[in-house]
Amino acid sequence: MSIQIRNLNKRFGATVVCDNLNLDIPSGELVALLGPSGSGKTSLLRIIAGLERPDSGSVLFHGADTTHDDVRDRNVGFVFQHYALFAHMSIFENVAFGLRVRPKATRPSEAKIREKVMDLLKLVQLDWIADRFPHQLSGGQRQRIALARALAVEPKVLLLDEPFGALDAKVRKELRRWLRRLHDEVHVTSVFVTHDQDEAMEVADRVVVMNKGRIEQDGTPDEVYDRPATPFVLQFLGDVNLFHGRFGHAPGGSVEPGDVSYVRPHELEILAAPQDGALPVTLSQALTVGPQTRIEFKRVDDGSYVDVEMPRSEYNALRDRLNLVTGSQVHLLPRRVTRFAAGQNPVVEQVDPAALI
Ligand SMILES: Nc1ncnc2c1ncn2[C@@H]1O[C@H](COP(=O)(O)OP(=O)(O)OP(=O)(O)O)[C@@H](O)[C@H]1O
Repeated sequence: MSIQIRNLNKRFGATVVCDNLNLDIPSGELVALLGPSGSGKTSLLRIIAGLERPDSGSVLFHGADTTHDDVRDRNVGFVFQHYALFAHMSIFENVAFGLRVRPKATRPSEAKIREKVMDLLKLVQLDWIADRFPHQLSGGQRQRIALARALAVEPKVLLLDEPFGALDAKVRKELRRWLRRLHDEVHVTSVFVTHDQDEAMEVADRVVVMNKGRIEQDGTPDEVYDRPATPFVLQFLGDVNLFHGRFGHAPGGSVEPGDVSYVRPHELEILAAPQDGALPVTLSQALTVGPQTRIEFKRVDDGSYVDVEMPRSEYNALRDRLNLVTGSQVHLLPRRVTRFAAGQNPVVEQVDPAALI
């Protein structure tokens, strides 16, 4: 079931939460709505679900306008961050619930319900706890059951709102991989809301980056990361250093007022000697966390800070080779620069590695 969003507008008082949104979600895709708190992700999801009415615009399911359909007629499945399971029902009964409440005419037989529920519990790898009650499960297990329950009614669309938001970092990581594998098996068109860029990049086929009720960019994880359409997208998808004007081996042309160059910390080379396009800096501090070292440098020209990141072993070798200590002067040369010229589309400048030797 594909989803089309057309000229969708929604505001709460003075707050615009959907600002003329247009979006196409192909059938069977797993799409992440990614953005900071208050960017309108949940509102868009609730409008797709039919839990909220837009002020104008439409939501189409496979070309059919559902904007005014009741939530019960849309056949969507939900998983919310705090969508608690029914505490007084066993896990089996929680998953069976959506099938049992169907009108008699469409309700499956008891044998069919049992078969379906056990299949779903196997799918979420929790068939061994069918007889337990929700309070006997961990948070991660409860969310897997919530997902099995949502899938029981064979929804045309699955909507997930920060499904792993309440779980600790390690369980979150496990569950997002698990969700990806699950989606590869069931292929139901799924939209999930997250403010965590790693989660979006790792799980989704496509990432929709939202900001202030607008879609800043919509693309595959690689597209939004490698070719960010706006400075907002670039900054939201990871740490980045900002340089006013041009930086690096930019091909000719004059610097326009408002030109801004961005370089990610792992895209900077540390050189002992000055080189054309390199920036003189002094070493301020180096911090190692796990396998990565983050080195903070201070610019000689204006005293502002620039971050560089590299594998710990690489940094240790470089430090020994160049005798780096706090205050040492070196030069930073970008391997890759994303430049946003004032009022124009972004330009990505990839530096020829040969130029770095
Ligand atoms: N029912 C409502 N009444 C009034 N304002 C609302 C309502 N729902 C949402 N808002 C406001 O709309 C804005 C967008 O909210 P929304 O929940 O869609 O954003 P979000 O990107 O999902 O944020 P979060 O990650 O914090 O949930 C927020 O400023 C919020 O306070």
